[in-house]
Amino acid sequence: MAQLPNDAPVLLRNVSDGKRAEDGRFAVQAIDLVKDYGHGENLVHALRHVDIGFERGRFSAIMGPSGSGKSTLMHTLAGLDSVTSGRVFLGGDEITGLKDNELTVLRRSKIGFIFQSFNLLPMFTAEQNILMPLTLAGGKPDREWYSRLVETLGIADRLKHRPSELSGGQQQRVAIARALITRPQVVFADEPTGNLDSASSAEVLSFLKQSVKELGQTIVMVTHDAVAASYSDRAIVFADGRIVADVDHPEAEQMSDLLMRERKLAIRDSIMPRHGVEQSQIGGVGSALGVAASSGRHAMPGSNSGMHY
Ligand SMILES: Nc1ncnc2c1ncn2[C@@H]1O[C@H](COP(=O)(O)OP(=O)(O)OP(=O)(O)O)[C@@H](O)[C@H]1O
Repeated sequence: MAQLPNDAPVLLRNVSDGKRAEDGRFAVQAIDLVKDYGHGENLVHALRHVDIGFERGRFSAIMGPSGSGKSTLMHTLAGLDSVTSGRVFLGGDEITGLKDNELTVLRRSKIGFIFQSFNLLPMFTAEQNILMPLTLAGGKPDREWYSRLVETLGIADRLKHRPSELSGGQQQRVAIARALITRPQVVFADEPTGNLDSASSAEVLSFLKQSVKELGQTIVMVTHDAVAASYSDRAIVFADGRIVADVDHPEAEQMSDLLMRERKLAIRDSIMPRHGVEQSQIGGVGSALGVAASSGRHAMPGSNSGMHY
């Protein structure tokens, strides 16, 4: 785990200490998760022994430089990608080792997804889009829950419209209702405000927050935006396949500083690879950048910076 500067306003929680079994507090949990891509010279360590649990009824954000492993974590937690080693629990059930068809069924009932590009079906109305997960699973809507969702999200008067007749913010609110209609164990939101202007972003983030506070949902959101992260109850920061910070009640400026620090470290790593080089030998570079350089987290043999700047 990273050592932060003494004045860093961050709460680090080392979730790897002693927590080796599924914990009922968590909607989704990863234990000692490793994900490698490729082989030999092309080997990429996307996740390096990650231990993390996302508590039920909380809004969590995942941040980190490009290529740090955020999407890989989300995909492995959702059973969309296989793991190299380690275990994933979803609502108390272990999903590692399940067959593809079992995972598909589980995802339909236990996971909701929200995407940057909304991913609504253009030929269907807002209502049909919202009900689609139930239609696919052959389930019946809980009308009370449906009404509560569309009221909370402020789209009750837009239900007969097709996506092309809705603004970006309205489309994303329809997508949120679709993600929540099955009352999933967890909703994964991948850059949900990436295609929205700042006013619509604020609206969508407020609705996500509301669906956690008022509807008791659990949301895990990947975002590059420190302001978006400030709407969450908890933000973790990823770097080079590891969690390097874990912040309760994050603030935008604080997250922006943390992200900037990790980007500097990642750039330093990309221009100065250190296969087999001890961290202490390169500490001077970190000091020059004004960042902590004592964690050793970037000093693993085979370290991959994965930068896309
Ligand atoms: N299918 C794949 N095959 C090979 N390498 C991959 C694959 N998917 C991801 N990677 C690599 O794994 C590392 C983590 O990627 P990941 O997409 O999880 O990062 P990220 O933090 O989500 O990045 P971004 O913010 O740019 O979306 C990167 O080095 C990436 O190049």
